[in-house]
Amino acid sequence: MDFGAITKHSVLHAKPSGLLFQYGTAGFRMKAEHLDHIMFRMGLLAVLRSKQTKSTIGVMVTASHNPEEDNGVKLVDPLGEMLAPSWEEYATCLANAEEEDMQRVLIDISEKEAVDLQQDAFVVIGRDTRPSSEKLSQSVIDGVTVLGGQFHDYGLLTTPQLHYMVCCRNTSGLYGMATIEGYYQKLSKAFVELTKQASRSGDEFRSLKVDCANGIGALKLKEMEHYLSQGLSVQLFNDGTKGKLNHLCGADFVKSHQKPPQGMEIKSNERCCSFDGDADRIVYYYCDADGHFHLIDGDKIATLISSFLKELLVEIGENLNVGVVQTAYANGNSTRYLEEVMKVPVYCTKTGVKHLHHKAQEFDIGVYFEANGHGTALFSKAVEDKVKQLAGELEDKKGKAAKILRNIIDLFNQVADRKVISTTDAERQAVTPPGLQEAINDLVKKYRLSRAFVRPSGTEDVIRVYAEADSQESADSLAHEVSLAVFQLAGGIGERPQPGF
Ligand SMILES: CC(=O)N[C@H]1[C@@H](OP(=O)(O)O)O[C@H](CO)[C@@H](O)[C@@H]1O
Ligand SMILES: [Mg+2]
Repeated sequence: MDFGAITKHSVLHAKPSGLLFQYGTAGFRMKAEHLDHIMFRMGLLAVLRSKQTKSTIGVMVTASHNPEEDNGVKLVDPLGEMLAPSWEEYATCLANAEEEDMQRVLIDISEKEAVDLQQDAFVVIGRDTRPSSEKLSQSVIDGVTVLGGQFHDYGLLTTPQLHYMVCCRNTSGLYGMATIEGYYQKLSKAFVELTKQASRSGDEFRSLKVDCANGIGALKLKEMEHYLSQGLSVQLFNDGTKGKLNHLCGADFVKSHQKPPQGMEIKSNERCCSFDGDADRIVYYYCDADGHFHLIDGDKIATLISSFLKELLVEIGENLNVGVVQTAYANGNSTRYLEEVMKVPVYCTKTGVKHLHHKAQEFDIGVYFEANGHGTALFSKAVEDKVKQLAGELEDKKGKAAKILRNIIDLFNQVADRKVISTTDAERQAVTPPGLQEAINDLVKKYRLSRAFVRPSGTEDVIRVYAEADSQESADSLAHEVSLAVFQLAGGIGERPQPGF
């Protein structure tokens, strides 16, 4: 390591004083103006991780669903999964190091992880459409180059696309071609074939309205549109030409407000969906003939996917172990339905795709979704090989089911992401401050079929309150009462929480 050069460049990316930084649920996130030094340092860290794993590492510059003024960065490990937890700690350490300690921290990481500094390093970089993203990704590149790493800057990409690129590069193209063209071809081929195989009468012309959250999803879907045209016609809304990123639109808005985004008119029974700011979440919805809004969120998507997969497996005659992974935010009814009706084992992990992904890898087929629309289905290598073999061997109905399953495997982009209040039991119980969990338990008893929990957000400076009950009014009222308990017992600042939001 050329410490002279590192110091020379590092002072150009000075750390603001008086702030603490933490690698959270999905990397670092905060106001874009505080992030320059973190980007530079994540460039350095990505090089060390690349040398250690002898693989390509990804760096994505985005703050996903956060407001346009924020930005963030997440590192992507060799198979497209989220950064390993021990390295998240190094990332936090490096982000908080004072200038004079940088050398020590870098040596420390290299020694602890036995990084061979002579090894070549390669880093791929992607970014979303935020105004601050281009400059911040240049700071990442500065960090990569000063440590002697090579890089490929893909420029504007969705988060799933960057994960895909990393996985392709580390599997010598086995997963697909590491180009944007390769991505569109692989996914659209599987999708178009699948729509032909699974078509039903009355379903000849599929169309979908897509709310792109005024983000990167719009640019990339425009590029992909014609690859899909044989199976689907898409109409884009909130494509970034006028509105502000994630403002009154996007998956997070639709999920948390349970209503359609602004800027999209919905006629009854039209199929609609929303992405978030980096297009790694999707939620579907429609309005029925009476104008009632229906959301197909991550819980419902997981249920539909796992039912469909189970039907196919029965058809093929294969008995595989299928599991569903959710978080505490999953609606209690979806968990009950999966366990009691579908007879699928359901597991609950902490919030954040990395936790769900990790658990889902334990099954032959692991389906995981956060209620907000992050998720995928993972197929073990053995299952993938077996399905490919059966699709070639079986005939008639069995053969058809195996071929459908083969396309599903290709369609799911499987390279997913791997303070005062502290929690336990997959974040469903608050441990501190004292008395908070007891207060929540007492409030929950007042409402039928209710659940509530609180946890500190890992992406925004807020405490998230979750409540469910047998009616919207009860859920709103429970949420308000729990917010008041948090405000009192966890040292709330500013105005007391008001009912509704
Ligand atoms: C309740 C909720 O939606 N939390 C989101 C949000 O995390 P928080 O730690 O809750 O801020 O952002 C994460 C990254 O996008 C996403 O994985 C997660 O599901
Ligand atoms: Mg996102």
